[in-house]
Amino acid sequence: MSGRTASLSPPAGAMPPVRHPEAPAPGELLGSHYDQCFGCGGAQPHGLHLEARAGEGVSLTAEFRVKAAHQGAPGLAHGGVLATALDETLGSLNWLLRVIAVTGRLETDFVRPVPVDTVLHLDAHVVAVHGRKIYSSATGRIGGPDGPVAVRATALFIEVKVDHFISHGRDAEIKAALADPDQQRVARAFEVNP
Ligand SMILES: CCCCCCCCCCCC(=O)SCCNC(=O)CCNC(=O)[C@H](O)C(C)(C)COP(=O)(O)OP(=O)(O)OC[C@H]1O[C@@H](n2cnc3c(N)ncnc32)[C@H](O)[C@@H]1OP(=O)(O)O
Repeated sequence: MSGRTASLSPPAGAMPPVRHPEAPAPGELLGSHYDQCFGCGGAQPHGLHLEARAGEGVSLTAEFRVKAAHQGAPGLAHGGVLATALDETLGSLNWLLRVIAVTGRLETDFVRPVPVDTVLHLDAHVVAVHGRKIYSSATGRIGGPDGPVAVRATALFIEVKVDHFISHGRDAEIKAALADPDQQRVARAFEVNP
């Protein structure tokens, strides 16, 4: 981490986030960025199947039902799975900016245990943007959208180009994604970002 700040607080000079003019309207489902994604992919049998909806500004809400396959302790969600749900929710915010970004840093507070079959109600917003760095924050509640807080996270996402995935991803999946019209549509939507 030499030369890097561990802080998740935006530095002086960071700007408020700007919602992309073509971002989905508040209440609209965002959809999955990749059908095999462990967080949001509908075709991923082991995944969380998290569904996110656009909110006002650069914010969103998301829901994820904890399944038996997500246990750590008996009957309780694994902390890493909850961190994944937070990561996915925070990552989805970048769609509202029309910026492709990957998680650089994620800090999670586990406030109360989350039993299997519970719906985790997440809300997230981008706090600020500084160059390629996107600072965001999320909260997960149980028992309803206004229920008690179970998890919280703050994160730093770093903007990348589509080439990031093409250079680093395994060939088979990259080739399949490049040949998939739905995936091409997602990539094109990012490319129109001014
Ligand atoms: C088609 C649609 C698909 C859409 C696909 C969307 C996928 C979303 C998936 C869900 C989210 C995930 O799981 S993403 C998967 C998990 N994350 C990853 O795999 C990322 C792995 N890490 C990397 O590839 C790299 O480290 C990067 C890209 C993050 C940064 O490398 P880089 O591009 O060379 O940039 P670099 O110069 O190092 O850093 C740029 C600035 O960010 C800061 N910075 C970078 N990393 C960190 C860090 N960990 N902690 C603090 N600060 C950091 C630097 O200090 C610098 O600040 P300054 O000097 O400018 O101030």
